[in-house]
Amino acid sequence: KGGIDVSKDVDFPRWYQQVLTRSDMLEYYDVSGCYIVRPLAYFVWQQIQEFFDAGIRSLGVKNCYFPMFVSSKVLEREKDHIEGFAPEVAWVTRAGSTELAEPIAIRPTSETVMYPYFAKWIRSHRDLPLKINQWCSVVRWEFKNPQPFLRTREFLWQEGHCAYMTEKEAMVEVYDVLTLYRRIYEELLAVPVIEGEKSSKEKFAGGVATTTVEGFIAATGRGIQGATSHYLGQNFSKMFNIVVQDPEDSGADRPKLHVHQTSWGLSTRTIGVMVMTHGDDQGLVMPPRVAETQVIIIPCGLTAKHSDEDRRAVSDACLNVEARLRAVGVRAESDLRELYTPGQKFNHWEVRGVPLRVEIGPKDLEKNSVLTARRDTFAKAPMSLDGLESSVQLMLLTIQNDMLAKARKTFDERVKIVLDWSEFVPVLNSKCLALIPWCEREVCEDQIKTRSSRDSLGDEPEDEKAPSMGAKSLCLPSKQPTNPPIVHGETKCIQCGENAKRYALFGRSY
Ligand SMILES: O=C1CCCN[C@@H]1CCCn1cnc2cc(F)c(F)cc2c1=O
Ligand SMILES: [Mg+2]
Repeated sequence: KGGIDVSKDVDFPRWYQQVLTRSDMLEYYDVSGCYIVRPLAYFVWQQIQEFFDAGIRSLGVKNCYFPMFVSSKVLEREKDHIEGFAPEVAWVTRAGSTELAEPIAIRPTSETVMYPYFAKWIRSHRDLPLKINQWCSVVRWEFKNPQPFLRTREFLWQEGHCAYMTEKEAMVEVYDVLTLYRRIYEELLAVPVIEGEKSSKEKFAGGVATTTVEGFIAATGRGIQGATSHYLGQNFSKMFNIVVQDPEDSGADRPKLHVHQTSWGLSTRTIGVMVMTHGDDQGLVMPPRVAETQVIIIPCGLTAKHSDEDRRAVSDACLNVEARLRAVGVRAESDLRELYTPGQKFNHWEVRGVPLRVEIGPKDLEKNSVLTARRDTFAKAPMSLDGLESSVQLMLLTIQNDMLAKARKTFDERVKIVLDWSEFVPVLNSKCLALIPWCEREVCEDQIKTRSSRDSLGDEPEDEKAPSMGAKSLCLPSKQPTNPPIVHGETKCIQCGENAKRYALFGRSY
């Protein structure tokens, strides 16, 4: 298979499928909504795991593992937590030809699996704080059209679940984890995100407050939820009776205090966002931090007139450069395959997104230099073999920073402050997000969704399976615009005219 034969801005869904399959990141599978995560993509997930595990370890969180099966009586323990989600729950009803007495659910998330045991393990304030995380897969039988990595029926994620004595401690952790999520996107995946809070309509119904990092897919102009960190308050501890005796009160029948909880999750959706953000018409573009192969070394400039010792000299030089780079921790590979021309090798590694190519030929050896080619900008530059290690390391760092800067510039350009409703849908139609002075009322959010959908589609009904044309609130950004400022009591919500509280980021989304 060659490169990509469809342009990213001509047929984005087909482009995305080709990039993923022709870069060997992913393989389609015969169960709808399920995909095979191949080694190149799994390497990215492992880099994310290593970074996040180190981050949560420093927060005192420990990894563990709970069963994937949830009994129906436990899963349905709390109606309002599960009600809207029931259609997504997958059930095991028989083993072989034997019907199960009670159907068993496959976890869509693990609150109801874990929290009965939190109640058992947490008796005294000395058992607090309890901070655990698990890396696992979850199953949600979504009906919307599946999208590799972005919306799949099974996905890999981590889910953290913590219990504290006080709201204050819990809230500190909610934001500490949100920072780790932002750093995963920005420092590993070179993807800019906007931190903020979810609206009452968009937050996790079982919690008190949801914080989020929101991404942006420029190709479609849609926002995408990147990861979430919730403050659950005492909702679940009241539901599951997770209580401790008040340490301040030494009385006999000391009052029971419900613990304050958090939960937070990030999934393999991260990989899809990275591919969509950086990919181009030659294929995948990998940020060096998560690239399995950071540097590919290719022998060039050898023609029929060159002798065997010329060839050997070039091959040895490639292997020597590879060894020097590996010695300083750069993930370098030489491609000495005989049956492929340099051009075919260039395509092979370009579609796989290798950040930096090093070309070595007889002329280069004479000049004690090599030729480098960046995958992100295609810029070519000679590089001396003297001090090669630090030059390559600097080049990889520059690529990483430039990829983030370029994506952030695009994101910033596509966020428009909208102060009049008449501009709202035109801004969406120009593949942008709208930052609007907003009242934060749920009924107003419903109206915005309805009006923006109708203004986009006329009166024809929406296709339930396709991404909606209506706008939803993505978040209330932590960084609020100051120009123009929102003057409380004066600035009005652009949709309903009520007093605006904060700027809210609205847009079509995944
Ligand atoms: O978002 C997170 C972070 C990790 C731990 N869980 C929270 C809330 C998950 C919200 N959620 C999300 N999706 C669900 C799908 C279901 F089928 C279902 F039964 C329940 C849920 C559900 O509770
Ligand atoms: Mg969902």
